[in-house]
Amino acid sequence: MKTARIIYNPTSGRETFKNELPDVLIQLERSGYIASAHATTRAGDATEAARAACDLGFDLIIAVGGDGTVSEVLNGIADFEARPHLGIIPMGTVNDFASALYIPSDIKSAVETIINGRTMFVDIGQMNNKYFMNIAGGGKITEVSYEAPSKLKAILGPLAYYIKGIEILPQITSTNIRIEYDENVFEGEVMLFLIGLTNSIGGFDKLVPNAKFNDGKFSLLIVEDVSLVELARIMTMAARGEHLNHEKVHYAKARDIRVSSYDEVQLNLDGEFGGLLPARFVNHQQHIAIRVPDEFYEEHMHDGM
Ligand SMILES: Nc1ncnc2c1ncn2[C@@H]1O[C@H](COP(=O)(O)OP(=O)(O)OP(=O)(O)O)[C@@H](O)[C@H]1O
Repeated sequence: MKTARIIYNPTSGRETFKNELPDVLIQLERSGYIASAHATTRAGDATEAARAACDLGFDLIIAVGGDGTVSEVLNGIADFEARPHLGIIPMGTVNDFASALYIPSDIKSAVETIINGRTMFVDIGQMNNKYFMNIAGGGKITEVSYEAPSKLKAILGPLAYYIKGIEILPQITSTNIRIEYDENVFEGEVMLFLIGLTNSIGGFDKLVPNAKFNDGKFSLLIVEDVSLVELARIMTMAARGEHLNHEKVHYAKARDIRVSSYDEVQLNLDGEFGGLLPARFVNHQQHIAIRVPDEFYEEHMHDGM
């Protein structure tokens, strides 16, 4: 008999999951799982609940919420030798990670994917002692993503980032940064750097060309010091996936990245505040077994093999 632990954030998105929970439990039980659920009570609780589920030997953990909840669950399971498989029911305001994996937004279909979908081993990143599944970054501009108040995010979704972005425009300046990536070094004034595992980031879906989910490498993007007008142009180009042609944009693949600065630079990890530089980013190849739809698996199963 297989066991599944649902870890859900009752405050996530439109706060409707609680009403659907009985049906989800029934759907899982009918498919041969002994299923139970934990409602998170505060920030950090999903990490503890995921750790407890690992200790108890659950076969499957289902994270229900937005990127924040998935990230907390990931941080709970990543250190274990024997890790449960991960399923996601996207219920958040921002579900970039689930979108990147083509996980359906409808609850029933998401559960169906968890039960009958494929299992794919995907890479995750570690920054110092924290794990991330989607994106890490730094530079004044990335600070907007956690400054956008959640009310605003709930109403406007990803658009909230840009609105908030406009407000903080005057604060966007460059920072001097040193980035060692594998055997290479970049040093200079940058507007931002991003270290990505997928291509679905903050509403952009073409930020990283052909993101591979299991090749053991990060996509590193660096935007050098440019004027705000030029930065806006780069963002417009990024929406079309053409930003890599810009002479101030650098792109590379790397497994191990060290970033430092003489300035105080805040880091953003999967959309949340992630501490300050210096930091080391290590890619853990195919570390997490995750349930994905057939079409995602077919498209990506040859990657990194
Ligand atoms: N019971 C709770 N009350 C308040 N916050 C919680 C609770 N449970 C979890 N959280 C926190 O809510 C954060 C955001 O959750 P999540 O990403 O699932 O939803 P969201 O709707 O996309 O988020 P956001 O509030 O950022 O829009 C989580 O990172 C977690 O720390």
